[in-house]
Amino acid sequence: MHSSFTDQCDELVAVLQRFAAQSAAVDALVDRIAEAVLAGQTLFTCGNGGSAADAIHLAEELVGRYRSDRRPLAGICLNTDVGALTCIANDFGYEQVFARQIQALGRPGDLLVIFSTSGGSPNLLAALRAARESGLITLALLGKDGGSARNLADHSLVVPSDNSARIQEVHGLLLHAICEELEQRLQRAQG
Ligand SMILES: O=C(CO)[C@@H](O)[C@H](O)[C@H](O)[C@H](O)COP(=O)(O)O
Ligand SMILES: [Zn+2]
Repeated sequence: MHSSFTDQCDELVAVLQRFAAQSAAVDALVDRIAEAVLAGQTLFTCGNGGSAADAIHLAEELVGRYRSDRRPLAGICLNTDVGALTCIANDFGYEQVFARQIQALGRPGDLLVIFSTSGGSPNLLAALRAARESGLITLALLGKDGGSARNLADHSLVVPSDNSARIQEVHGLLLHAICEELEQRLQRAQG
């Protein structure tokens, strides 16, 4: 059943009001990311479909900018290397497209942020496992019941909705909250 734009806005407001109860967990996740990235670690991101766009969005705002003029930060999205993606999918299977890149590029203390509305996409679960085995910090931005990813990641946030669109809209807010914290810490350090 397709709802009107007003209904969709009302639905998003209701989801955000429910999600506000997790503000302490949001602060803890943002803090863990900011601490590692500003210490020089690399933040890797990945997702499928619309969540791939979120993964691209977060990584580019570290390397490029969010709002302020500051030094570039290390962000790499695992959705963008079409050579690696097609080779791995073709030769090892789509489930390995992110995990194999993590095994090749990730270093202990780096971070992996996955975006998933279900928490059940096999290639993201494989990426979380590979990241853990490589000593990375794992963080999952999820929805619905969080799926298997919820307990696989070191830090998980589950947007309280079964609607993928509303989940992704809140993921967009979260990725900007991460960037906001990074840039505020850099500005404070610059005095
Ligand atoms: O953007 C949307 C839905 O809003 C879709 O493209 C959605 O991302 C795709 O169906 C994904 O394959 C769903 O994967 P996941 O979020 O469950 O990990
Ligand atoms: Zn979408």
